[in-house]
Amino acid sequence: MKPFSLSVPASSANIGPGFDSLGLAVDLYLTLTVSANNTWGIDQQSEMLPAFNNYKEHFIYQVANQTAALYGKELPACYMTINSAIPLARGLGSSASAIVAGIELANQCCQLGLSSTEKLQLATEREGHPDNVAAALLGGLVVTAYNDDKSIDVCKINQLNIDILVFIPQEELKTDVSRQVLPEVYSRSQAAKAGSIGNVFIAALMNENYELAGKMMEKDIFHEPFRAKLIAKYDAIKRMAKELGAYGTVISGAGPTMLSFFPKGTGAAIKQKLQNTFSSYHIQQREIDFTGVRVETKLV
Ligand SMILES: Nc1ncnc2c1ncn2[C@@H]1O[C@H](COP(=O)(O)OP(=O)(O)OP(=O)(O)O)[C@@H](O)[C@H]1O
Ligand SMILES: N[C@@H](CCO)C(=O)O
Repeated sequence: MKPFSLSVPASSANIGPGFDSLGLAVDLYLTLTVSANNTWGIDQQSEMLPAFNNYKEHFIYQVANQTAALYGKELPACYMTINSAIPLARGLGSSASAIVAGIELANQCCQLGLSSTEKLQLATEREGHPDNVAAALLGGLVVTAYNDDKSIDVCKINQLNIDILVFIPQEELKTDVSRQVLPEVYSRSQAAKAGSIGNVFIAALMNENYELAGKMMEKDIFHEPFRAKLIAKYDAIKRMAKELGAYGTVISGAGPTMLSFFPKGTGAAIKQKLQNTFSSYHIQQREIDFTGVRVETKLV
């Protein structure tokens, strides 16, 4: 096996009304450098990554091992260096990036020749919904549907002329905890209204009508009203971002990170003003990653 490296972007799911459907890939990365070895070795170079005692406990190894086994293969022993700039349990798709990395690790090590569709299928089954994993795999803004037969339909939007700010707090919020506050059922009128808001949101983005898109972003009724109470400065961030010109501000994924869309070219100056007010948050301007997972075999 030739040495290789792979990188997987972070992602922000939902973007307001697209609960479990929309995902936006952003330029924070999980990276793995992998070479064949006599025994397994995992060297984590980021303090943000979760501790482990034995390689068999490592989440990425487990996903890779399970993927290889599904295709009747055994994962060969590797030495793997892992780095990450994606904060854990903050709503930036860290688990989705780790799952995509595990599947790609098995794909490369065992020469499985998996297609994007197969990778998306495997990753969605592991994550439970396709929004983050589709963005991590494909890049851009993905619009997905997870069908009753477990197949996934996906469209990728590559044209977004906006600046993006993310507000990352110190505190973690696990996705399973943040899903517990959501209703099990919605009435027909709520579901119809929520669906129509999502439809107008995507149509407005396609028309580059960002004012309308921003208005729709902030009208979600699937999850934001129930999760707002889990985020300390939810209302204050939305209000100030709007005053400074944001099209719209939403919870990123299951939270607690928030994400704003701003007119192109305005993000950098506005970021500083917001950072001064919300000093407990780490506010970053991020770019959209339009590529998704990357594999590089020409290592120096
Ligand atoms: N690189 C990684 N290596 C090992 N485990 C990871 C890695 N990244 C994430 N995880 C696991 O995933 C957990 C976080 O997943 P969770 O779904 O709660 O949040 P998230 O994916 O960061 O946010 P969201 O799904 O809202 O975007 C971590 O606590 C850790 O157990
Ligand atoms: N769509 C998911 C994203 C986080 O995994 C949620 O909002 O719970």
